Amino acid sequence: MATADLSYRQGLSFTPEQRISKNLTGLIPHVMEDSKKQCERALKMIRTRQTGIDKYLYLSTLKRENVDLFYRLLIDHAKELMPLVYTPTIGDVCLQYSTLYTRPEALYISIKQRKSIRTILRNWPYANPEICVVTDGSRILGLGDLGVNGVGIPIGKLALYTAAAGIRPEKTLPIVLDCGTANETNLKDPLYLGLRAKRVPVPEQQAFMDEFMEAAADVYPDMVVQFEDFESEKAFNYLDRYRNKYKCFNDDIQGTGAVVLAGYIGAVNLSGVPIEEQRLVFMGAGSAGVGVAKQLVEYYTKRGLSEQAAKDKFWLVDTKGLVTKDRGDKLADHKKYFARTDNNGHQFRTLEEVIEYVKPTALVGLTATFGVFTESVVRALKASVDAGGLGRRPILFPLSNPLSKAECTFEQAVTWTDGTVIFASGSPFSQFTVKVSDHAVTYYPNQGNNVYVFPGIGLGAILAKASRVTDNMIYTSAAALAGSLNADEIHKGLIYPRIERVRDASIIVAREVMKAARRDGVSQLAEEQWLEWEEWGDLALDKYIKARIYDPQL
Ligand SMILES: NC(=O)C1=CN([C@@H]2O[C@H](COP(=O)(O)OP(=O)(O)OC[C@H]3O[C@@H](n4cnc5c(N)ncnc54)[C@H](OP(=O)(O)O)[C@@H]3O)[C@@H](O)[C@H]2O)C=CC1
Ligand SMILES: CC(=O)C(=O)O
Ligand SMILES: [Mg+2]
Repeated sequence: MATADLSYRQGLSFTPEQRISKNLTGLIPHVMEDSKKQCERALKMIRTRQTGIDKYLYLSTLKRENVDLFYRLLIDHAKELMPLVYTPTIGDVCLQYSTLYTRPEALYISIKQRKSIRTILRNWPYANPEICVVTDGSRILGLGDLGVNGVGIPIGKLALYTAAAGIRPEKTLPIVLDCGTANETNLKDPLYLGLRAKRVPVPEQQAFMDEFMEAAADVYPDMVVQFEDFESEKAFNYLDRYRNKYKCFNDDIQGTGAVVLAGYIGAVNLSGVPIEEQRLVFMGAGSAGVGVAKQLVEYYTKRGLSEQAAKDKFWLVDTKGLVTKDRGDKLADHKKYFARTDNNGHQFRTLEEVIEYVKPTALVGLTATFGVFTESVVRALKASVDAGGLGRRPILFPLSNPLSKAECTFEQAVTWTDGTVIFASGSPFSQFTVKVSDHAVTYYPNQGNNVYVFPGIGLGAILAKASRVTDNMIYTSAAALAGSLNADEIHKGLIYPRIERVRDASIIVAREVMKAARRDGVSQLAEEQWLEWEEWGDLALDKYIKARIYDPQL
């Protein structure tokens, strides 16, 4: 099982006295090293591995053998290492999981074991998990249905709960629910680790999910559950079905909604286009696209717009073109809210046609399709923004993961907009430097990924002892993130904090989420505690949070 021998977690930093008292003399090399030196060795190892997968495998072993060193490294070198334990590398890990598997790191619960869910949950070797990320593998990043091989996502997301929000590693619980898979490659792979069967019909998956949620709340009543990478129809259905019954939220709908709202607030400030004049085209109308658009509608309504006026700012596009009421196909339930009625019977099939019709100021990509923001699309976006006046800047968010699914690259976005773009992508791109006559201009991308909010939402819900995760808690996470940039980040024209500061941002998000839980009456913390914080203010609450989070010392 995932039980590293915790007696080794100090690596080479044990004092001579500890070595004697723990009977470690001779079991570890004689040298005594501080964490800096041990991190240096690990970094050298990582940097000399050739492929992302090799680096991931080394890190994964380190996590098991010396969990404190692993998290020290991940926290202190987030920019370099997060892409290895999360997107984009984790996408490759999931694709190859059948061959990469060496040991269990999660709970694997198949629909055939539905009578034993409670026993399986109790088999988890660490007591009282506080946060669970669960997937059924049906839509892993933009890679489709990977079945149990999608387990890399809960594992990766939970590593970020620890690195970015300080939830203790042994309090995290990754789970994959195996209902079969539609993935033919996996079904034909003799090494595939899941049920070798087609995904069971949706009603059976739902019944299994009902049983899982009931069992999880029964066995671990204090645990917050994050739904991750469920195919869109199920994602919306499960969120609706369980949000008022259990402490849970959906990261792809709500977390992504919050993170993009935060980035949008910053982007509008930089764009030179007043918020009232913004017109947004969304390419992609799945759980992420609709989730984000709804979160932005809420923002507009909170600023005083009617719901209809707010909704009218959004044009959603899917594989059939602009989503309209009279398109002639049966719209999935989650698309109906945004279906346009002002198209006068005309159907717009391509993104170029939609841009020509809408004249957008912002273009958001959540399609899981590489390259759909072509040069002509991006130039058309820029032209429509330029037409509004000098100095205006287009907002372009190709948010799909991993990098192989990004709607365009950062370099393309900069080049096709003559450097005016305000850019955020789901997976990280490198900064881009252009030589202009005798000097160089460097452009900085943003990573618009829900990693900036889900750790803080989970931490806030846990520390507030929230009985539910409310809409206000999610909305507040966005506002808190938008306000978390420091002077240097603002000066650089960024719209998110640098990824190295994700932990600072998570504490701010968690604090505001806690306060929102209290305002919504779902915090079960003692009233005296809240009154004390009210008296002493945010600093006192921050101190409370910081005292409770894991910060590995070697
Ligand atoms: N940056 C971040 O933090 C996050 C990023 N994501 C990413 O968002 C992506 C989408 O996720 P999700 O919404 O759950 O996925 P879905 O598969 O549910 O939705 C994809 C949507 O894109 C549309 N689409 C696909 N290809 C095209 C195309 N060529 N032209 C127009 N529309 C197209 C689909 O149309 P149709 O409905 O007709 O099939 C569908 O509406 C994934 O890559 C995921 O990694 C998700 C969450 C967070
Ligand atoms: C980031 C994320 O949650 C996704 O791509 O699905
Ligand atoms: Mg996801």
